[in-house]
Amino acid sequence: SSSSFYERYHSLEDIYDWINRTIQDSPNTANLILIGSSYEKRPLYALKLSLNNRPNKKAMWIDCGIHAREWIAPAFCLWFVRHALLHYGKNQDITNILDNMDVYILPVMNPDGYLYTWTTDRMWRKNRSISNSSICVGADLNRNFDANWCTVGASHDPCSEIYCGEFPESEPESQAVADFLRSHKDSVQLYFSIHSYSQMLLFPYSCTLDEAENHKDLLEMAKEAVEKIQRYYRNNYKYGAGARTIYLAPGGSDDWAYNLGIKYSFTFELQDRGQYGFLLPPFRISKACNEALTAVKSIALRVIEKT
Ligand SMILES: NCCCCC[C@@H](C[SeH])C(=O)O
Ligand SMILES: [Zn+2]
Ligand SMILES: [Zn+2]
Repeated sequence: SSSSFYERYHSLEDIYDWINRTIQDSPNTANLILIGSSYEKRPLYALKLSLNNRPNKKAMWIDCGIHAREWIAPAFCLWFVRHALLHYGKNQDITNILDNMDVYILPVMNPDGYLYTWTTDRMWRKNRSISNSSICVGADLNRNFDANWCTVGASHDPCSEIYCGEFPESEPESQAVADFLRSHKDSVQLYFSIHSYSQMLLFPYSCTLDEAENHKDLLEMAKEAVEKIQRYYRNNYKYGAGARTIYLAPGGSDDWAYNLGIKYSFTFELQDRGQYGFLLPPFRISKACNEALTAVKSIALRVIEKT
């Protein structure tokens, strides 16, 4: 049954096949967007979910798989798409969201790295770009965006797990996402970057200890989302501005999107808190994804109310 498909992790090839099946099964509502290609020239496919043709609708963006080893993230992107297409018109919350917002979803932002975790090193985090100055491979795509680039919390060392790249947007994957968001910044008003693990809902800033201008708003929205996860799933998530809640992390996609003007910007660290870590077993996928879905819907509904 389809639920078993969504309660398993899938290879890069299977995810590409799933993307093609999804747009074939829902031609009017799911559209394929090629936003660029990876360092090793794999396609960066995003799906656009548009459930009605109401003119100049706003939109939300969800990227998964920026960090290769965080397999629960792509699993969530697939889970979200299936929930949206299956429950639109039935579940009130997702119907309300999709009536008001289009959704851009990038299931695997770092396909080269994701494949590498399936074939070679399960614990790989970065992309697979070759630097001309080192034998070490890969940049941390979540330190490669132009937001206080390569300050405290990132490294200029190509061998570091938090290597910021040669310059901001030096990596094709982060450049593709930045280009897309720049050209859609008037419609995209909500940004999510999905990661694991540690069960946290984070918002700007992570690149400085300064507070975002709508900090109170973001805090309130994150608090409400985390309370819903607690109420429905009895699971605890931390929440707050990234710099104080997890660590200083400059060059992040969420801070950059926020500074672009996407004032509702979140990074989600999904399950768990360290028992399995990045190796979250398949039997935990459904609860992890339902918890994340609850939070994403809660925040999206609030954004619709406020705008
Ligand atoms: N944009 C930085 C948000 C906070 C850090 C998130 C984690 C996810 Se693994 C990181 O990129 O180190
Ligand atoms: Zn991550
Ligand atoms: Zn993480």
